[in-house]
Amino acid sequence: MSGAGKDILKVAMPKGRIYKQASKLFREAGLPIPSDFDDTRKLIIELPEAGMEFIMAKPVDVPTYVEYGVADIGIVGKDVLMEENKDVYELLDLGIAKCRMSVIGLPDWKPIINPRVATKYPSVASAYFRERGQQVEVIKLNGSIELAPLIGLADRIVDMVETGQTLRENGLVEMEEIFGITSRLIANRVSYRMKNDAIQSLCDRLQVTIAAKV
Ligand SMILES: Nc1ncnc2c1ncn2[C@@H]1O[C@H](COP(=O)(O)OP(=O)(O)OP(=O)(O)O)[C@@H](O)[C@H]1O
Ligand SMILES: O=P(O)(O)OC[C@H]1O[C@H](OP(=O)(O)OP(=O)(O)O)[C@H](O)[C@@H]1O
Repeated sequence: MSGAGKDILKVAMPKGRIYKQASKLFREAGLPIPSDFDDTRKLIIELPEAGMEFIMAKPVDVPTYVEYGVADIGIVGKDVLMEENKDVYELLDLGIAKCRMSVIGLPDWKPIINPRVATKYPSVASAYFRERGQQVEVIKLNGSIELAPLIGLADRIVDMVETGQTLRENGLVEMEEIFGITSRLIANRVSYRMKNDAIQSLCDRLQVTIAAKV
């Protein structure tokens, strides 16, 4: 399926952490997202004056909406992009919602055979250990990942670190950074061709705004 509706650009916008920073960036780029949208429970927000429509999505679902073309473009963390591995174009590093994906454990952790690794990112974690020739058992969790080594569910975890506060407060240490994370602008492959002018013009405005910050 391709991005429907020739004129309106449909944008999959993640709720939560990224929304705050992405809406700020869009406003700085001159795209009029009214501030009363920040607390709304509405899931589809039309901005006809900007020729845009925002689909308010759970962050992990953004690449799916874009791959299927129900959104022409979307904003998503590199972490989700790596994990979901969808067929989309990655257009622009927005430089927002910075954090990193790391291997984490208790300070007295010792290597064992076939350790258990808990994570929200099973695909990223499996690839990381496979590339190192280390056999591990990956356990998928959906949140509070730091609990796993504390209660004996896993020997290590693969999770996000931003300020390091969660690690400090739970007596855990970052053992290795896997990759740095920022949010990216992604596009549906068909929409990128069919709505190239609108997408390119948005990219240009965002790029200028991002460059002015550096
Ligand atoms: N400290 C952080 N922890 C987790 N993600 C972060 C952090 N800082 C920035 N991010 C980025 O924000 C994105 C979305 O995080 P957010 O917590 O809003 O979504 P979520 O984990 O899917 O939440 P929920 O499951 O509650 O909807 C992540 O995919 C990541 O790219
Ligand atoms: O380094 P910090 O600034 O402490 O941030 C990292 C923490 O934030 C995220 O959890 P989140 O708040 O999304 O909650 P969750 O455990 O429910 O996923 C992430 O999974 C870490 O636990």
